[in-house]
Amino acid sequence: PGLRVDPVGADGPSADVPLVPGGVIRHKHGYMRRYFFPMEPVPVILTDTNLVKPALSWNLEYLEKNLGDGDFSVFYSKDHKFKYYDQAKYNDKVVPDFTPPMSQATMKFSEFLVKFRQWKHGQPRMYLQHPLNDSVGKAIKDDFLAFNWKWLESVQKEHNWGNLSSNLIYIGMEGNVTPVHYDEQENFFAQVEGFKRCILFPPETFECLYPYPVFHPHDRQSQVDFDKPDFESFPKARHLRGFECVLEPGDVLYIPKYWWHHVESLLGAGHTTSINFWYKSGPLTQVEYPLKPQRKVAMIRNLEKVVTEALGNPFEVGPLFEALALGRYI
Ligand SMILES: CC[C@@H](CC(=O)C(=O)O)C(=O)O
Ligand SMILES: [Zn+2]
Repeated sequence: PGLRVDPVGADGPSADVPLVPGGVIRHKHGYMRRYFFPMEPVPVILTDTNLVKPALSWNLEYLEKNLGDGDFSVFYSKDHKFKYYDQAKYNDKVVPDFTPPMSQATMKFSEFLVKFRQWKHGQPRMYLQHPLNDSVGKAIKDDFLAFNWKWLESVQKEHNWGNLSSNLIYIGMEGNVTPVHYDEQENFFAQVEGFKRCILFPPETFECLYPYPVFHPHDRQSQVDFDKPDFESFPKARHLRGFECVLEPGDVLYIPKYWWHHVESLLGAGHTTSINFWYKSGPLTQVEYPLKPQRKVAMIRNLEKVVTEALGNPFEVGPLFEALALGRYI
């Protein structure tokens, strides 16, 4: 009951696909969760950059041997969603009913691996997410130095990006989901092991994805739950249309700054390992008209910050904008 699986192909659903409320769609490498909106293929996946070619040998055994003795940040979630929240914005006066949707622990990689391998259905899911830093062993350092930095630096220069701010390594369980959100940095997302589905929406989808207020711990995250959409509260979510792809080891996806993205590790396809490359944007060029959607999102964010600051109370922001706009601009 509740499991709707498209028995694509003679073999149909494999018994090991856990109960997925919304149903799943068969993919050649596993299963993808079914959502309510139409999608078309992401037009470009970079398959020949060799960006992280040395990391294609980073299976869990190699990582255990070579990642070193540093501490790693591991997130736990009671369901399949790992919805990011900013601990620094977590203020019980401002958002009294906020409950962090996931917990975080710090542990050595070997400890993570034991827990990761012992995991049973029904236990909190795990997702290791940590910056690659100089605590890693020599072999990882050598691999890292052998990434295709020449190509990356040529792109960075051509597009006048700022500095590389961080590389995070992500090791997730099959079926893990990072709900739809945007980041304020340019991102080259490299798939190392396993299969990850990425669903992208352009920045102007802001109106259909209803991000939380900037002061909220879930700033930059959408309020629309793809598993249980609330069309009463978020009616424009009905107009969502996504671009999707399934990344294979060696693939690189460019996720432009302010582009919304939902990321999931395919069900029935084993764990996933990814590395991202976040770049700060370059110096602001003079403003071009008509304004690009990214510029409008940046403007909305600045307005929210200024008005929230000036009012001293985030709950007065809505009424103020209503007074400003209703009957006058709308
Ligand atoms: C945890 C982050 C997410 C990727 C992502 O959101 C990014 O690289 O910006 C993923 O791989 O699940
Ligand atoms: Zn992201």
